Amino acid sequence: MAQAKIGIIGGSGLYKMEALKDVEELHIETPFGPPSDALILGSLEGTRVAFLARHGRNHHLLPSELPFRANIYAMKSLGVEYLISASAVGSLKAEVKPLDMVVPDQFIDRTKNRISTFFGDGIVAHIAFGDPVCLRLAQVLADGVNSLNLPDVTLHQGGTYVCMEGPAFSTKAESHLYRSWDATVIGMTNLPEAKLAREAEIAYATLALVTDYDCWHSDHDSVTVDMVIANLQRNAVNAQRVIQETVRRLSENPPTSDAHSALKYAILTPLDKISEAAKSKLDLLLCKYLAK
Ligand SMILES: CSC[C@H]1O[C@H](OP(=O)(O)O)[C@H](O)[C@@H]1O
Ligand SMILES: Nc1ncnc2[nH]cnc12
Repeated sequence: MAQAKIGIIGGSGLYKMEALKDVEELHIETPFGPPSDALILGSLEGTRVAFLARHGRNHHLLPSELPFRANIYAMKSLGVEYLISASAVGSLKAEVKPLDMVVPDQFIDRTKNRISTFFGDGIVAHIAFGDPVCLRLAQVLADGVNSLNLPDVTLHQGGTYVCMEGPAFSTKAESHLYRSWDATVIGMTNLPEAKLAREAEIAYATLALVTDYDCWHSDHDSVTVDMVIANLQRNAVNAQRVIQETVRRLSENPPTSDAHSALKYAILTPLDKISEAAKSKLDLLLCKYLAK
């Protein structure tokens, strides 16, 4: 039975949801190893949700070290259908200011060292990823932000998130290159997560919390961790209010999502040609198709 239909992954600065009630800590093992930390199951607005600190509660994992597959698999194993990511990002546009919020609708992949698929080892699948976030979930998130009228926060709905490898921040030449691509924000984590969520048929959207102007802006210092954390601490209270409001709206009116059937036409390997070992490793994702 589903334990939580809504999952939340908190990024840099958001290691805990203060408003969670009746909390249970779940240490989940997956075929891809352990997740970044225990999943925290709790009630928000009367709805059970699962929270995970992406880098661990003590922020001990680099973006390149994140167990993305285990994190998404663990969410799926709890029955999560909607996944909200909260992430610190640098701004690549003058009008997108530190402390603003962005709900991106596109990603550009500049990672080099990430495993961003559950498939392989005898099962081939190609999911559609033209719209890498669930636009319906993104709309609920944006409506949540707008309904709160947060002082001093401008919401930018839509925009492109560049996902870089890190951990070092970008060079100025890179930052200017991404600006020339008309990208909106930059971070190090969301793209593998979005791909794996889609493969797991979980609707995914991001609340991007702007902490800095990266290193391109002549009137602002180049990004440092101090700057990110100082601004994220200011953002964290607002982010939690937005997540709480989004959870309330989602539980009242859960949107349909194409993500929920993403594998329907994606698997190329005939199901009867998949080895038992591969099937059992991915049973959680494939069972609804294998049952036919
Ligand atoms: C601490 S600054 C860089 C770090 O912050 C962002 O993490 P997250 O997306 O988990 O909030 C960025 O992607 C980097 O991992
Ligand atoms: N400027 C930046 N580049 C990459 N990731 C970030 N996270 C927060 N700010 C960032």
